[in-house]
Amino acid sequence: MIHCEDLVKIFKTDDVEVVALQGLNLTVEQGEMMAIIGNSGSGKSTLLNILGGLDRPSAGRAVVGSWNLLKMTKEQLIEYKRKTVGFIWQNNARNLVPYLTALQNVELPMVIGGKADRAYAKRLLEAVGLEHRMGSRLTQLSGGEQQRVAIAIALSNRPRLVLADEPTGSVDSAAGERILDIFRRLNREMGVTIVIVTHDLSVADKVDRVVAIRDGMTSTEWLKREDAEASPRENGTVAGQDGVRFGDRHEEYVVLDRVGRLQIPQAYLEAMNVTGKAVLQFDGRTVTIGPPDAAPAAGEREGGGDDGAGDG
Ligand SMILES: Nc1ncnc2c1ncn2[C@@H]1O[C@H](COP(=O)(O)OP(=O)(O)OP(=O)(O)O)[C@@H](O)[C@H]1O
Repeated sequence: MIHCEDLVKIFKTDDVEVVALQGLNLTVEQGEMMAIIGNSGSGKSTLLNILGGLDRPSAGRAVVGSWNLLKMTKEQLIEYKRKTVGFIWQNNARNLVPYLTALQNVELPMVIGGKADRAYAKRLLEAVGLEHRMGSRLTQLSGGEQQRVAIAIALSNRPRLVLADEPTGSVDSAAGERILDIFRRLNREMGVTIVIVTHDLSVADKVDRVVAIRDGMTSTEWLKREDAEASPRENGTVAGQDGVRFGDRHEEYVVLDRVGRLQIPQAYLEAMNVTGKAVLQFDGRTVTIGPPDAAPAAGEREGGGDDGAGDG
């Protein structure tokens, strides 16, 4: 569904250039529900805005379905945003018209797209648990309820991909959990691919996969274990590669790019006292990275073919 390769985004202001994405690789399968985490400024929103057609990449490859996001014309971009992708923000005021009812809000994008379908709008509001609030104006709804209207709106044009930027950021944890459960149901029942950008580590339990972005590149990935439902629940705790660990319910992987490059966490480099150069040793199965003084002296080497075993 989504394929990003060596994706670069550079923001240029008068005299500064900010490299927000520096060769990011990411593949998301059709029907997957996944989350992207990362520190502030790591490039999460930049990526989401590119995938949503709100911003253009500077270089690389970004394909969503049959759309090439680097080569689309303005007209194609409008069609892409209308038909393929739905967007949910933390601040749902961007999606909603306060003086319209919940139902009218969900119908609005359909009307704009030329295909009003009241029955489908009602079905969506039922799906997000708002069947009893369809006639309420937005100002009469709580933050969590408004966010659920925003989810229904994002689905109103039957997109194949939904992008959510901090969808649980402005609601309490019970409402947040409910929103994630709704995502999961829509994902399972409608087959919508869902990508969630978040700081909320509890999201990990609700998605198939979590990918961390560090300095504009994907660095670490956690896959939910198949038997996760059976093991005890743990929230994200500080540890692991990106300062995050999800306990026994997830397998953690470092992400390698197409040519074998990977990111080593700064904390590991500092602990090893490695700056510019490191020593790489390969025992036939495992690669070990260490400080230059860990290199075996020439005489100690035993003809093992570790030289040139890829770059780190
Ligand atoms: N329009 C812009 N002009 C210039 N720089 C920008 C622009 N948008 C983002 N940036 C810069 O790009 C980098 C990545 O920003 P981005 O908003 O994608 O990070 P983020 O991971 O979403 O952060 P947060 O979690 O705080 O929302 C930051 O250094 C940011 O200052």
